[in-house]
Amino acid sequence: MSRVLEDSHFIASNSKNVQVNTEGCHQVASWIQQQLDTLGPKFANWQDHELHPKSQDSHTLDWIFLIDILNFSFWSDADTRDSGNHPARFGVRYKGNLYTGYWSLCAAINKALDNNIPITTPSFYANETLCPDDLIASIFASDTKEPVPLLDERIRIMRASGKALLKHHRGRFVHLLETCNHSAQKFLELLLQDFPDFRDISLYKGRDCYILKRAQILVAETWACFHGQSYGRFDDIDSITMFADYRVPQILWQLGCLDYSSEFESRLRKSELIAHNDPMEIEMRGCSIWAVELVRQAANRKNLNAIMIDFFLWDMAKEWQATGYSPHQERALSSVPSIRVRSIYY
Ligand SMILES: Nc1nc2c(c(CN[C@H]3C=C[C@H](O)[C@@H]3O)cn2[C@@H]2O[C@H](COP(=O)(O)O)[C@@H](O)[C@H]2O)c(=O)[nH]1
Repeated sequence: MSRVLEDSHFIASNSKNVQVNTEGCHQVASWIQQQLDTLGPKFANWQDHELHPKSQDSHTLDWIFLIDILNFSFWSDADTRDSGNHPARFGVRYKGNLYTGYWSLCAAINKALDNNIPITTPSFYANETLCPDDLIASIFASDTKEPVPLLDERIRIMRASGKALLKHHRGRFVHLLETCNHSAQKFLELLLQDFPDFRDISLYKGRDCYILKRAQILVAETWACFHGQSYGRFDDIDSITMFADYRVPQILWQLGCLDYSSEFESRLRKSELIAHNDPMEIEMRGCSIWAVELVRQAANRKNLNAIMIDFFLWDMAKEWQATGYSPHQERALSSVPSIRVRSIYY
């Protein structure tokens, strides 16, 4: 069992305000299998998304690396009901569409590349002279009222991560990959060793619990983009868990895989700002990882790993957010927004 999975089991076994609902996980496992049978290869296919790169080369690797060092905290201060479409919410206009959330990040990077700014090149974004702060600020310029959240942190992380790639891996993500010998766990070890901003670890009841959301999604997007071949080949890919962001835990609760204490639920209903490493936040993240593991075990299906389940649930959560659909009305997203923690980790 991977360190993340062990720690998620520890959290789930000690959790007070979030409970994994085993029956709910079994029901979701059957539902996901029906979806897999219906959708087939379309199921959670990474490349299907219009903003995801289609070419399978080292430039796409640089794109994925940059996306996943910045893949955090897009929720809107103004959008307290988590509708996803609040007019003020930070958004990036690209090719006629206004993109928000995770997609605003992809749109901003793609727009910069279209304007011949080599923003995915580590030696460029590591360099304050070649790539000044105000150039990065212009790349993340908002087309709505709200600015991009945590811009200063994003700039800091780009400099630090770019410099770390130059120092330890000859300036390219592809060289980091070549060092890990097709092992996802070795890859995670290298990331934690050389890139401090991936150290998504929370102290819970005296134990350092590894959550590693962005480090694991970096493995997963590389694997998904290359269909598990070439740069995307990881012989232990099934050891990667669900990614504890603020979107998938929400749909897991909606689907009945998680149950919240009335105290935690009322904090969410009030759109309360919650501090990173609040015990309830750690319990929500750890129980989400463990719940997806139970779904995976119950489905017990070849080629259905936690990554595929996560991607599918994330896309489904975005669809339900847009349409306002909820399987159980009392658990509609509009009534219980996603957790509001400002963090560079998710
Ligand atoms: N667990 C999990 N978290 C994910 C993703 C993705 C995007 N994945 C794409 C790639 C393949 C999939 O098929 C998706 O199309 C973003 N996030 C996280 O969500 C948050 C943004 O939410 P919102 O503000 O509503 O856009 C933020 O923490 C971000 O880091 C995922 O897949 N899983």
